[in-house]
Amino acid sequence: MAEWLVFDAGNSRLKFGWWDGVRINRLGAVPWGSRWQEALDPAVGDEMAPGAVVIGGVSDPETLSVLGRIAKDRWGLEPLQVCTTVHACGVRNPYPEPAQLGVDRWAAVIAASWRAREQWHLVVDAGTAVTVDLVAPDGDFRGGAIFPGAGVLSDSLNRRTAGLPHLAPEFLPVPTQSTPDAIRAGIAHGLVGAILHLERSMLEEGGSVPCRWLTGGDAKLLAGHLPGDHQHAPGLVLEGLARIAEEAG
Ligand SMILES: Nc1ncnc2c1ncn2[C@@H]1O[C@H](COP(=O)(O)OP(=O)(O)O)[C@@H](O)[C@H]1O
Ligand SMILES: CC(C)(COP(=O)(O)O)[C@@H](O)C(=O)NCCC(=O)O
Ligand SMILES: [K+]
Repeated sequence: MAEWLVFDAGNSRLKFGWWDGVRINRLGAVPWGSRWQEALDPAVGDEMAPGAVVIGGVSDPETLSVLGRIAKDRWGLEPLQVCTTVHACGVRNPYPEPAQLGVDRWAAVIAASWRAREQWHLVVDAGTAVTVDLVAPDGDFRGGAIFPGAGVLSDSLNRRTAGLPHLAPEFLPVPTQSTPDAIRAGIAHGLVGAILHLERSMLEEGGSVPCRWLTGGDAKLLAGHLPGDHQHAPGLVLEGLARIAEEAG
């Protein structure tokens, strides 16, 4: 099959990868901003024409429609737009208002469930927001939790205080003895603490030892500080979007 070009339009970055029917290959990302469209061309490359273009995302509708137009102009393809539904790929959406669930979360839990239908799964996506989601065997998605990601935490400290600087997270030893180190370490250790607490709390609901998946732009930052059984799966959302699009035919 001609590989499909799959886009995940997040709140911070436009991620993409090439779906060959089994896995996502050649992942890339461009940060949003005034020059994202110019950056997209060289990032995606022109070595091959996609068999289809799949778009899913939580960014604003205007951006999603611009991306759709690019797909049509560049590859002459009407993109397959993926939205959250009540059921897809054998997974049930527990939200009373199904469309309220972020399509990135929906796609990630579908990809996780597909990888091992008989297992429990915990899916951590560390992006602009961090999400932790629980899936029981046979696609019984139980829902999850949302909290601010590293960049949002630092932004809000900087904006809501009398001048704490905007800093990147860093796993410094705690306690720390300076403001910058207190912020860097507080965000890094705070994210891990929140993730571990949420996972522990969700597993109280039951579930033998789950598969733990870690994806998102901050996955690499966190990976070495979460228990070793978190499997880094950078293309998990893209994989789920591709599977949903395949099922929709
Ligand atoms: N090259 C990068 N550009 C921007 N953010 C990055 C990059 N690498 C890692 N990150 C981190 O990834 C986070 C965004 O993760 P991502 O999964 O792309 O977000 P989203 O899905 O919300 O768009 C940012 O908060 C930042 O900390
Ligand atoms: C929680 C999210 C903001 C995460 O998006 P991201 O950080 O990956 O850009 C996104 O999944 C979303 O907008 N969800 C809608 C609300 C919900 O899922 O309940
Ligand atoms: K995401």
